[in-house]
Amino acid sequence: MNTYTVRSLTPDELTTVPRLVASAFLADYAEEEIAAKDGALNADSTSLGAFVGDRQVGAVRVQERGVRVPGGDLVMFSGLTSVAVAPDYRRRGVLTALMRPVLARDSLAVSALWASESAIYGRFGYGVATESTQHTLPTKSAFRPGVTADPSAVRELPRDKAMPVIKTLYERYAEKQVGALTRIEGNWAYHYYDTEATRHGQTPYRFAVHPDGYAAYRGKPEWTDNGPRGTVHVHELVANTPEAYTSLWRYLLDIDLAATIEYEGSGDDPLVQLLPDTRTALRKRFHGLHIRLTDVAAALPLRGYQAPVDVVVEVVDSFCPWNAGRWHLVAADGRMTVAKTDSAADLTLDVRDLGAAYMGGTRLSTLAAAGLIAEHTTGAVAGLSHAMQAEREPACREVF
Ligand SMILES: CC(=O)SCCNC(=O)CCNC(=O)[C@H](O)C(C)(C)COP(=O)(O)OP(=O)(O)OC[C@H]1O[C@@H](n2cnc3c(N)ncnc32)[C@H](O)[C@@H]1OP(=O)(O)O
Repeated sequence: MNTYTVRSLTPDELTTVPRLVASAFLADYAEEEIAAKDGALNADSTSLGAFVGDRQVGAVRVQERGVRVPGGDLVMFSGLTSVAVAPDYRRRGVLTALMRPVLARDSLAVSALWASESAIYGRFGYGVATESTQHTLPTKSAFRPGVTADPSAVRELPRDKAMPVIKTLYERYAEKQVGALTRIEGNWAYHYYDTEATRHGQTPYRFAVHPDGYAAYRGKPEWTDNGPRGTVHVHELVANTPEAYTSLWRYLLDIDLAATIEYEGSGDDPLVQLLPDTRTALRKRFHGLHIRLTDVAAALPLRGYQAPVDVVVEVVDSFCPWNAGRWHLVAADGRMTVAKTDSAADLTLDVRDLGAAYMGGTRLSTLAAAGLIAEHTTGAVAGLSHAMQAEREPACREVF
């Protein structure tokens, strides 16, 4: 059994993290990209290393960020990134050793991450809380009758002119959109990091801006015997009104010399609803933000609830044992109180499944249908599942 010293990294040691990350991720990052990633971590971020003697064999970086939750509040969470273990120390408990202080009792009540592989984090109590949908569809598709759009309200702006405008538009969006993250300057720089190496033969980002939304996209020209068959790859589309949404899509669908649009939207992105034949858009769903309730009693009251509920839940949590046990959850007027109880449980679930349901996208009923939640009182799962659901699926479109 290996034991590791886990501690905060000194500024000198921080400079070695990118090498560790590159070796773990089978990658070779440019200095510039490393600097962009570093810049996304604000002054409050922490970086932990796992050591064997002097050798650093693992790292994790934790940045505090905010996410909009059901009910409209902003919840601050610990965002994990750059999790890396030296290839010659994999599967020897390094990540487990790093996760102990990261998920300590006194940390923020909610932790979140984007996983390289979903299979890694369930054991640490993370559930898949948002999903994204990859769309591939032909350009020039007409809209179904009744959809109005005004693409003449869309203007292409150069990056320097577009950035301040889209930041303001995004702030408006993130005020309301469940799943949207707060962004500091460094997050913007990283999300829009744009060099030859990251373009894969596509153009730099282009910015189509509407008074109430924007689309950032790249183009990839292709010439065939049958004529132009280019691709438009939409990096981010933000719309604060239905008119902005339809107008931006009309604009993107009509771009000349392109045959295909690729776009990763939210789980229930309304794009296909615009089309007369929804099958023309092929859709694939992928996992998104993973959520872990580090402190169940503190985390559940931070969000809103769409229906009243009064239920005793037995939580199973082997990694953060202070969460384990029976909790009396009472939601009324949109808010929830949580108290420890000795009463019999109405249902039993793993903490990862509460994390999955936290953003209102994943239904507890779906998890129960997979046999993952034990119901002891008929209707208890349906009641809590309904109360936790959000009006729409959460949309988290920024990988950090
Ligand atoms: C938020 C992010 O940054 S996501 C990025 C994560 N990093 C990467 O994918 C880079 C490449 N991989 C790595 O650096 C490492 O292999 C890590 C971080 C994924 C895992 O680190 P390790 O030190 O090997 O994990 P550790 O030994 O603590 O494993 C703990 C348990 O998780 C399991 N596990 C670890 N990695 C995986 C995986 N990729 N898939 C499935 N199970 C896994 C182990 O089998 C072990 O299970 P057990 O307790 O039943 O024996």
